[in-house]
Amino acid sequence: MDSNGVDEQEMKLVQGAAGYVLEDVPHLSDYILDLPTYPNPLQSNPAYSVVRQYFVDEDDTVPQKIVVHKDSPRGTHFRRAGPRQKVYFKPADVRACIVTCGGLCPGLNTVIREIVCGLHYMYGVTEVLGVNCGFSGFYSKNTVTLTPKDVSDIHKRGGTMLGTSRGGHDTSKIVDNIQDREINQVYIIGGDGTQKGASAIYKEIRRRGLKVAVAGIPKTIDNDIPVIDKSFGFDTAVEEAQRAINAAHVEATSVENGIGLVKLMGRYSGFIAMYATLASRDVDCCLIPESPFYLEGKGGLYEFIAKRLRENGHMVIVVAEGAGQDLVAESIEQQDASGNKLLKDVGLWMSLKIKEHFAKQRKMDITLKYIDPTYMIRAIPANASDNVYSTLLAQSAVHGAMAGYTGFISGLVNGRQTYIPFNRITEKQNKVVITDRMWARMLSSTNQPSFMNPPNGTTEATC
Ligand SMILES: Nc1ncnc2c1ncn2[C@@H]1O[C@H](COP(=O)(O)OP(=O)(O)OP(=O)(O)O)[C@@H](O)[C@H]1O
Ligand SMILES: O=P(O)(O)OC[C@H]1O[C@](O)(CO)[C@@H](O)[C@@H]1O
Ligand SMILES: [Mg+2]
Repeated sequence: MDSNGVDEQEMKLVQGAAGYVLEDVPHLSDYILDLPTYPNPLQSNPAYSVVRQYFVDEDDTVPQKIVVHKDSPRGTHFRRAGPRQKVYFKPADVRACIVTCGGLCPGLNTVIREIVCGLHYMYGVTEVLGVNCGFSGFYSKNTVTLTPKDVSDIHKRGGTMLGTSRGGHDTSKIVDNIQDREINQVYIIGGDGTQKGASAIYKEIRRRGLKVAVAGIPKTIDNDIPVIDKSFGFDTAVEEAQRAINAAHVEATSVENGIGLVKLMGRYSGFIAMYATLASRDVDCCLIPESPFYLEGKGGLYEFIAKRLRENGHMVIVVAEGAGQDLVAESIEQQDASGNKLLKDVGLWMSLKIKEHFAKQRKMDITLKYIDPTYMIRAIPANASDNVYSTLLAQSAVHGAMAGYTGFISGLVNGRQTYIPFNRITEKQNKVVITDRMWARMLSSTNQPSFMNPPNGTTEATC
């Protein structure tokens, strides 16, 4: 550990001129000496051998910050993903496994498919195992064999063909199992919690000195993983959310003083709500965990609803599930199996409060329809662009593991495929920054109140 309590094993920094820093990912050769290398089989693959400069140069890196000033330091860079001239595994010796953990997300099956097909068709690897039902499946379930034929059309289905779970991460039992099954490449698909688990597995594997590459593929429809441009499945979820918003709009416009209220996923981050609102243009108010709001008094939600209804005769409100949690009165805080806070139903609560408020006021008769498409936006197959994105992430992970990298996730940074060390994506969550331009664009599209000045005594929701 260094003086900041950061595990040095996780920090592989390379400094260069003009403030250049490479936050590199670990490599099997960092802790196993004299590993043999082999020519990359892609050299003789007809599909790839025609591509000029198909192999990624060892020195290629991708900057995290692309907007720079004349004299500003070049800053953090990540290793560029892609196939290397040399690989650290003989294809016939590879025994890979894939596991999916956490909540569902469009594209999970595509990632599974493309890891299997990438290993098989690009590298000639034939032994790929599927671990059923998340981390606990390593020690409590039998594995399944995955061939290109088994996965050929799974990308057309939502969910994960392997099953998933929360909780049940037991590092030693998992690594014992990896050792017992002679697995030497582990592909772990999941969100922030999963990648913390993946990092623990990598560290234990390294402690035991095993030649096992651990690669993470970040997944979460909430888009709450930092550093990467966005997570796969996010676009599909935003697109599906449009259907709920459209329905809310149709319901609201078909009656006098109609209100359509839609609750969307987003536990700590309101990206889905914000992008769905921006895409739709039918939304009058978007509430997210990062932006506190209040109901009563001047500048509050009730006042705004009354104003919009007087102006337009209808309105649509989108609320992210993690918004306003402090307002929803309930004393017992509960957690799921992974230790994530279980949220109170802010949508249901808001619909009751709004109805109650206008009934009490007796100035305006409203009709409110509450639509909760929560699971519908994540239990669907990926759209075309998420399918392509998931494919590239999976292929990059395969190239990285074959090249001997380990303890990394494959992620898109400024439009380029990269390898990012686990600690960079698990140390904090990505959130909507309400002082950034995107939130300002959203506010200017809805013209909603900023909720910046709650009257004294008003409860403000903070998250
Ligand atoms: N700090 C941690 N250390 C080790 N394992 C963890 C940690 N946090 C979570 N996990 C494990 O990771 C798995 C998934 O975690 P979690 O349920 O939080 O979902 P997630 O990966 O964050 O995905 P989602 O975006 O759906 O929340 C669980 O099996 C859990 O036990
Ligand atoms: O799958 P569960 O346990 O119902 O959890 C739902 C949570 O998972 C997510 O879909 C992803 O983290 C959140 O948006 C949501 O709060
Ligand atoms: Mg999570």
